Amino acid sequence: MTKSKRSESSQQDAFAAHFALVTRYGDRWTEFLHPSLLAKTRYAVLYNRYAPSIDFHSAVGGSGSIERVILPSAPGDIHTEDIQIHVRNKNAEDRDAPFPQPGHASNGLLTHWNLDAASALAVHMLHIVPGDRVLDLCAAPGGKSVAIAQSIWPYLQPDYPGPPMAGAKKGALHSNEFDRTRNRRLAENLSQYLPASLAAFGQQKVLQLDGTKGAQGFPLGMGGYDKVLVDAPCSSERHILHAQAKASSGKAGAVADELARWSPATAKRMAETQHELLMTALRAVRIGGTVLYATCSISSEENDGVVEKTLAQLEKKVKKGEITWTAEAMKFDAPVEQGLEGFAERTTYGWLVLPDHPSGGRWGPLYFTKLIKTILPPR
Ligand SMILES: C[S@@+](CC[C@H](N)C(=O)[O-])C[C@H]1O[C@@H](n2cnc3c(N)ncnc32)[C@H](O)[C@@H]1O
Repeated sequence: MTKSKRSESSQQDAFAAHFALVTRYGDRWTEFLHPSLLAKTRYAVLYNRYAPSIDFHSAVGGSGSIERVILPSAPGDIHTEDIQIHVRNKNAEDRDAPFPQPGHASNGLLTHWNLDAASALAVHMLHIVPGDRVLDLCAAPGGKSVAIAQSIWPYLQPDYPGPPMAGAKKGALHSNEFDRTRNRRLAENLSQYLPASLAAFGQQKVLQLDGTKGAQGFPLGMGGYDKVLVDAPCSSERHILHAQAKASSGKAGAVADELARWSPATAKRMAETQHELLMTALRAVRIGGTVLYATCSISSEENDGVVEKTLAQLEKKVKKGEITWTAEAMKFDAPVEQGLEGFAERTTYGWLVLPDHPSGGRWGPLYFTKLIKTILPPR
């Protein structure tokens, strides 16, 4: 065995040992989780409702060939309809075949975005309503911003039944991305999915701020947002495993760099950044508003660990009299939680979608927690 092959395999052992032994997965890692993470990525398709549905159906192959994924909602909640996710029909020859690239609809906008259904589920749980002012703190390439936008301005959608809502709240979507190249891509993507009038009238903006440096730079950052999404940068273990598998199979240009760079300390470093991002989000949201914290990591340090640390930090600040507000992890209504069980498993503060879920959905990994910001009672 060459020296580099040897170090690659010891790195693989360290990775497996970490998730099987150090984290809570145990035997599940080897038997179910690791193989399911290595399996081919499964995509769903998000219909962009700013394009006519007829164009969407002709782009993805006709309404008979796909079926809606019903996202968990309380009975009677009309919000269920807002984010429309589809997968291939049960009878399709290859249920997992990737969807075609998005096409231009008759109004010039792109028809759909291919994504993991768990990403759409996380945005759905933020429960955005028409007229909300939303900050997407870590937004590139923009799939979740497009999903968020579906619920803010329904009356601008070509298939909206009825006249524009009289007196509708203006709403805002501020999508932030610190990395310059990714920021450019985000701006380009959003301009292809959302009506140009939204950017022209300043309701939809792309920002380039460091989300770890506080909320003051954001247009509504001093407690003015109704909802904030933190889809944080994370260890992306599934991505590491796929890159490594590609490199081991000798695919041209593929290198196992990402696995070589990984160590248990990666999660610790990431958790620090994630905590700062979550603090910014909580500062930016209004009292009574909600923050959804999400990662695609399987490491509890980057998931519940970050939420726990942030809640503890808030408690300290409250004790010192530095803040007059706090936050708490939210429970969903019982029927919603029941629906979530069809996709995800409960953790201490939130929910974790893993691809070995007994439903066979093969979505994720995606962790999310919803926090509500509350005012402290007067002393
Ligand atoms: C998980 S990705 C977001 C994916 C995106 N929400 C989507 O659905 O398309 C995390 C993003 O956060 C960005 N990021 C990392 N550090 C940041 C920071 N300090 N402030 C803002 N964005 C940051 C990364 O460049 C990356 O694009």
